[in-house]
Amino acid sequence: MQLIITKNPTDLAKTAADFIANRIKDVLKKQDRFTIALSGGSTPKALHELLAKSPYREQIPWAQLHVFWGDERYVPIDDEQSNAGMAYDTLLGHVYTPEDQIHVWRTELEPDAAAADYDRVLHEYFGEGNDTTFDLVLLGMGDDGHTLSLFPGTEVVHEKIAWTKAYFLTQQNMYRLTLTASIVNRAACVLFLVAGPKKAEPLKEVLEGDYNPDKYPSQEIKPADGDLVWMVDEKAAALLNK
Ligand SMILES: O=C1O[C@H](COP(=O)(O)O)[C@@H](O)[C@H](O)[C@H]1O
Repeated sequence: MQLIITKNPTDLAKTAADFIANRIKDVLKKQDRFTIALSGGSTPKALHELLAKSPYREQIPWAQLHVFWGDERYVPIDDEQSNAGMAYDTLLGHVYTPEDQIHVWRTELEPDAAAADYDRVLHEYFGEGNDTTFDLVLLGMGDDGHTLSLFPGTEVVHEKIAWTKAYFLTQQNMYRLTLTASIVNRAACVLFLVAGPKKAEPLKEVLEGDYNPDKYPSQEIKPADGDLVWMVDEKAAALLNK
């Protein structure tokens, strides 16, 4: 595991943008497509806005990207809570990635059908027996230690077989659609982006506390053969034994 601490959220976005641009460049020397899973919430917005601008807008071969999402809120894409909607507003609406290479969770279907549909798309895309999945998964971490839509105290945290799940998240009174640790841990690289003082306590527990994924689901993310990078700002890192 690599821990990178940046001064503030602006530096975090810049460091992450450079990391992603370099990773895409390196991977595309060996293959002709780059598969990324985006995260939602508030933290990636600054990163997206940076990637949509010069020099990243010109440097990154956007037409070779294939885009998925790690999780989604069960709302229409034009709802302000939609993770895909946020990514279109801040990034995908400003770069040229062909629409048929962008795979949104189909929230117009019933929740279980939407999860089954995403599972089918992922299995068709990666093919059976392919041990490595995404080239890069971007993740965030909530104030409660959740990542993806793996929330504390939910069964989905322990899912070891299925790649996708839909379930009703009582504390938010909404359905969530999520990839599971089972597929994310097959990625070639997982990059967590974490910023702000509210993340300091859960970050300390996730990285330095006892193993307790029911309380801190982010602990379940440990790529089997891939790289795991935690990129955090100083406020989030404040309690760590650095
Ligand atoms: O609900 C969600 O929250 C997490 C963390 O979001 P942040 O606002 O604290 O950055 C996010 O990673 C996830 O994709 C999203 O659905």
